Amino acid sequence: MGKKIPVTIISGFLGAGKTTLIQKLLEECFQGERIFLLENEFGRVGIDGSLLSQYKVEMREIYSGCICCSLKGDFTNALIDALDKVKPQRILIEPTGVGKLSEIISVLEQSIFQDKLAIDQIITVVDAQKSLSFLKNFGEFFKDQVRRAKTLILSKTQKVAWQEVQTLIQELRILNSEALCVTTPWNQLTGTQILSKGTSLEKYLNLVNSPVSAKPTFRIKFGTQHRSGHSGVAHTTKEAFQSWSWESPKVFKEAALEKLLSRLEKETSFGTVIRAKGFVPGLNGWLHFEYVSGDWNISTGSPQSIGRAVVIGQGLQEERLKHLFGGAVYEGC
Ligand SMILES: Nc1nc2c(ncn2[C@@H]2O[C@H](COP(=O)(O)OP(=O)(O)OP(=O)(O)O)[C@@H](O)[C@H]2O)c(=O)[nH]1
Repeated sequence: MGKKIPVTIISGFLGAGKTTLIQKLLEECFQGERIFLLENEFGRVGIDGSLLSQYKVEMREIYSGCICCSLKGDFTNALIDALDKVKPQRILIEPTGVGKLSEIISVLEQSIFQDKLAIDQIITVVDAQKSLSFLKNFGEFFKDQVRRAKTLILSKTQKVAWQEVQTLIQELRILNSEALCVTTPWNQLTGTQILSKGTSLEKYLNLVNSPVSAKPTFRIKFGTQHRSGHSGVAHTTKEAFQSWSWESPKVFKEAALEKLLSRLEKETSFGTVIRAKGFVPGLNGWLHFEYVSGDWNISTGSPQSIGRAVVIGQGLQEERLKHLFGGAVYEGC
């Protein structure tokens, strides 16, 4: 029997910072290893794949429609295929933000992988800025991701007051009292330190690892939508997310893209937009935008074959979004 291939799962809710963390790990760790990266996008157009394509990894993107119905088969087949063709020395998995970590773990625990794969690290990236609100409103996915993690890595801690981080940690500890919890801004850590599983890390990091027994200070409220059997919809019994994907050669002035993103933030007529990301051609090169629940930024992007975007949220108004982005040649879930 050969050595089992280590698998690292990097989960986290929409926009938490999974792709950013993977970029850091690929830059700083795994030198000389043959890596297979399995990306699960919720939507029909791949944005993360473009961001990660500059790294020396074998990558496969799964565009999951309905997560709870199709994920298991797609993931299983992608892993079997990679074991056969890529023969990786390490596997990294980035599930979609509206994926359940427990479902990914159950895929890896199937008997067909028993002698081949070993789960090495289960990380959940937690957005320090948005997670208290995500926990209240989208608890079903979020809580599952936190409960099953071995390491909770808080992102964006530099953007919030320490008291807010402390409150978040107390809520996380109610869900998972065992996981290592990292609050240090990532630029102060190396990728190897982040992947380290315990004591060596604790020596010099700002870790919060003591269980908290307090009760939650607020009630968890779930949404009520349920749409089923529809591509582009992730559903459980209580929560529903939709994705709207868009492709177009339309050229944007940066100011027009700024206006578009600020309308997503300020207007409610597009539905509840939680996440949007994409690449569009600008007047002087490509623009890359990221939108997470009201916060957005635009940066220089690498050239793409065509402009594309994905919008994720609840109750999305597709006609309104189509009108907002304009000039769509392909759009739909
Ligand atoms: N300031 C700051 N920004 C961050 C940090 N981590 C991620 N971001 C930003 O948050 C946005 C979303 O980050 P991603 O890495 O794409 O998040 P993701 O979890 O892969 O998002 P999904 O595509 O929804 O799965 C980007 O604009 C990142 O630059 C962090 O630690 N600090």
